[in-house]
Amino acid sequence: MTPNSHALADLGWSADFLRQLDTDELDSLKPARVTGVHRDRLSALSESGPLLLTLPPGLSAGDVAVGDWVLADPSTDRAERLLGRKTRIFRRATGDASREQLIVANVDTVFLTTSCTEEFNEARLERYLALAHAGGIPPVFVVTKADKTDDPDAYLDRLRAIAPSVPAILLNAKSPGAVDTLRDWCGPGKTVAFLGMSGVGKSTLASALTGIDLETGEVREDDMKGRHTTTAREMHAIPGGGWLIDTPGMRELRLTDMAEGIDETFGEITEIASECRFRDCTHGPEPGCAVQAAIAAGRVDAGRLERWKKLKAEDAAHAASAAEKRRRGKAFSKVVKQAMKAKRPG
Ligand SMILES: Nc1nc2c(ncn2[C@@H]2O[C@H](COP(=O)(O)OP(=O)(O)OP(=O)(O)O)[C@@H](O)[C@H]2O)c(=O)[nH]1
Ligand SMILES: [Zn+2]
Repeated sequence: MTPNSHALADLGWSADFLRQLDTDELDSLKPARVTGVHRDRLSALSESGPLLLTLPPGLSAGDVAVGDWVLADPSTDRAERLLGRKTRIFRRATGDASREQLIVANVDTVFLTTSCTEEFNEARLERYLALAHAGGIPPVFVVTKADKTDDPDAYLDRLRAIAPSVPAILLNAKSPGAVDTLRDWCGPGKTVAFLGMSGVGKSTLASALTGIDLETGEVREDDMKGRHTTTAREMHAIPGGGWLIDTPGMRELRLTDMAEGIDETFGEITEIASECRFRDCTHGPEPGCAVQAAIAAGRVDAGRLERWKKLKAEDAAHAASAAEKRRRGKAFSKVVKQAMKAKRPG
């Protein structure tokens, strides 16, 4: 056993992945968790230690994310197959809203991180929630800088108003032991990630959790020969078990990247809206609007309705532009085909 060897379950392997394998694969291939995606290679961890693999046939680097599971052929160091994901974080690909750009895979809990400062913003947190819901990842709110306000509970109240069933942890990221409250979601085989604006304390918490200075990105581990090897640069082991994924992609996620997950994030409004008299109710001045009635009765927050409408409109605009692009693409390929036909002799 080298310090880099991990039992499969500790790496996050579970029945969800095992049941994707057929018997031949069980005998000949080795499951490995992707810890880094390079131009034409994948860094991965298997039961027997780190691997450097070529990409699965037919896939490019953009199709694989840190956290993914692949089946590797140990004799060729080739990733033969990418396994289906449990969860993922993705955004709309720039320039083509219909395509998903994968950021990370198989995260078990995402810590939506905000702070008891001006940075706290319901609209932004709702977008983060939508992103988590869209990718199937249970969210947990982490509210830092509790030491910077006289009334930290006010921030918890505001979170309860937007997502009453999402756990919320209030802490001072700089106080020793603060991260212990996050350890409930960590542990052997569990993968976590932080999402939040710059400066809210993600690095402070991540460093405390892993014992690694994540700002420098330096992860050095001794291999058997006493050499230093840089491994798992974007997937960090948490002492006591589990993994923290911290990729540049996570840090660069912009709010406009979010899609889907909106109805789940605004569950109380979506539910009430089904009772509106008109199916295409805009929840404005029309008669029989159940949402407006709920607002009047104090059961729904008017600000929430406005933010929901805005996200829906944005999502619709994205979808429309994606459809338009597809249509134009089709029209263009038709022109090309016709031109080719015209050129063909006979
Ligand atoms: N007082 C106080 N300061 C904090 C707390 N959390 C973070 N800070 C400070 O806020 C600054 C930003 O913290 P980081 O951990 O670098 O924030 P980040 O979210 O990783 O930011 P990026 O690296 O830009 O994404 C640092 O100076 C921290 O020491 C907290 O709970 N209380
Ligand atoms: Zn309505």
